[in-house]
Amino acid sequence: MTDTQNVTGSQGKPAAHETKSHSIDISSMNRGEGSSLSLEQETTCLDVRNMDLFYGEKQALFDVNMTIPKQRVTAFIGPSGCGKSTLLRSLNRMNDLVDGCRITGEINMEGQNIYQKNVDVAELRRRVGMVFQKPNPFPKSIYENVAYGLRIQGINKKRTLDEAVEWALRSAALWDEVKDRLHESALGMSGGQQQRLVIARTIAVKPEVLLLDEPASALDPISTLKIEELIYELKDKFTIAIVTHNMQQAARVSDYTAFMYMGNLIEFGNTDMLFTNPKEKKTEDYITGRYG
Ligand SMILES: Nc1ncnc2c1ncn2[C@@H]1O[C@H](COP(=O)(O)OP(=O)(O)OP(=O)(O)O)[C@@H](O)[C@H]1O
Repeated sequence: MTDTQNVTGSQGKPAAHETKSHSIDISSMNRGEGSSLSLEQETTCLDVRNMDLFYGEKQALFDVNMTIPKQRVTAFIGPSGCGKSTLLRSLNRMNDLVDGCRITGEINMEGQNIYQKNVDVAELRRRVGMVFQKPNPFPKSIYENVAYGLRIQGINKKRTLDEAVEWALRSAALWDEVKDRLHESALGMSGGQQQRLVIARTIAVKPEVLLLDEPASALDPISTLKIEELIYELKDKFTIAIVTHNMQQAARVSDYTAFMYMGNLIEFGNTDMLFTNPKEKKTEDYITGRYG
């Protein structure tokens, strides 16, 4: 049986909760191993060590330490502005694109600090793909959207592309809906289909990690459900980190949850445990809706 990992240095404190007035119903979750999962038994995919992040003078992340376990879903939750997206974007150096953004500390992937000077950032972003809140298909056909990353890699052989496009669309649970209109514009698809297409485009280049920044927040409830089901399917093949405003969604889709507050990682651990037995008062206050 695992416990949540207290990341604020107050291990040994009694659990923050005394009452059980939590607003998150986890009874309907069906995530397989559930509360039996333990970080200590996982293989580490990304290892964040002593990370501070500054936007100019303003510090947005404070001494973050956490491991993202391989082939699991890790959710980042917390109130608006707490640094969820900032932390997610630092996992594939997306923040390099922000003027004045500076990071200290390390993020290690397979033993290499991704912030080392000699790292090929384009290759890093292939290995650690990202999907944003608003679906952003290219104004191209469905097929060409998915083939895009492969063509950039110099792959142009029709048969190879056909196979890769079909694999990616099947993996993104979209093949049956689009197989007869692969050469039509992606812009004619519904929002939910567009988001699954963007996921197909991202996984077509076989990344190891998928970063999802509120991937369903612009979608209707049915499309949201499809994305959640897809996340569940994809974790067999990829390590997934997801930012979500929606605690129910975090509880439904993730194996591990990180709760952030004002740039600090307050608590990180097994999702069931964090939602039912949070160690930190701040976590309990957030999940019971006292702020946020
Ligand atoms: N490009 C930027 N330049 C300057 N400050 C930024 C930038 N992006 C984010 N910030 C600041 O960093 C802090 C963390 O922002 P971030 O977007 O990571 O939070 P978040 O938890 O993802 O918020 P939300 O849930 O509202 O998306 C905030 O104070 C925000 O104003």
